[in-house]
Amino acid sequence: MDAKPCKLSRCVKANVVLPPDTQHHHTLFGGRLMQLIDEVAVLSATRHARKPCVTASTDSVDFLSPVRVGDSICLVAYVTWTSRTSMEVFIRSTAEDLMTGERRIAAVSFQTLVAIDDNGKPVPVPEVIPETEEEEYLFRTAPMRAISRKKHREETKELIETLTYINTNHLDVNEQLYGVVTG
Ligand SMILES: CC(=O)SCCNC(=O)CCNC(=O)[C@H](O)C(C)(C)COP(=O)(O)OP(=O)(O)OC[C@H]1O[C@@H](n2cnc3c(N)ncnc32)[C@H](O)[C@@H]1OP(=O)(O)O
Repeated sequence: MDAKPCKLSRCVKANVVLPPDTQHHHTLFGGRLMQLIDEVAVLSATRHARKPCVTASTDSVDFLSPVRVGDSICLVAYVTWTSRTSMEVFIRSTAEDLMTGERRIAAVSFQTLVAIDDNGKPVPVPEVIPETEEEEYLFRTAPMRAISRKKHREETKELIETLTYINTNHLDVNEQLYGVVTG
């Protein structure tokens, strides 16, 4: 499978922030921005893999500045690094005051997407070839982020096992009344 340059997975998505996208502070909902991030990340990963892709994890989203109604929000995403079947996608979200042209980074995020076959089983993806300074920096630092993700995944597994054990063997009264009955 031939490696592909990051630019082949590059996706750009621009939206104007409308009132339904905002909360009572009249700024963009974090959840709405996360939806846009996920949409552009899946496009980017699919362009790279040319296979259906699913989000395995949202590794990090840092909300750096609020985005107001009437501003534009432009997301740029590309695959920065791959392992066997998973891809790290970097997404930069830039807000622009359309009246003044002032731009600021609203969020930066990393997502992990996995290419799958018709049965939902992970399938191998091509490697990436970084070309620009930014791509090379993100490519070089990706293995460290992958180690953190692996550690986080192991901690999540342990958490789930512990919670399953507690809920199976030591239900407290509230859980018996509400958690299990309603959950
Ligand atoms: C675009 C969307 O919104 S899709 C909807 C939301 N997403 C989903 O519903 C996905 C649900 N999850 C799944 O289908 C599965 O857990 C999958 C496909 C992500 C992984 O399947 P698994 O059977 O766990 O496969 P497996 O353990 O072999 O992992 C496959 C790869 O995913 C990576 N991976 C799996 N889970 C995670 C995770 N939580 N975080 C980061 N990477 C992960 C593994 O490291 C592995 O990478 P590699 O092959 O590059 O080394």
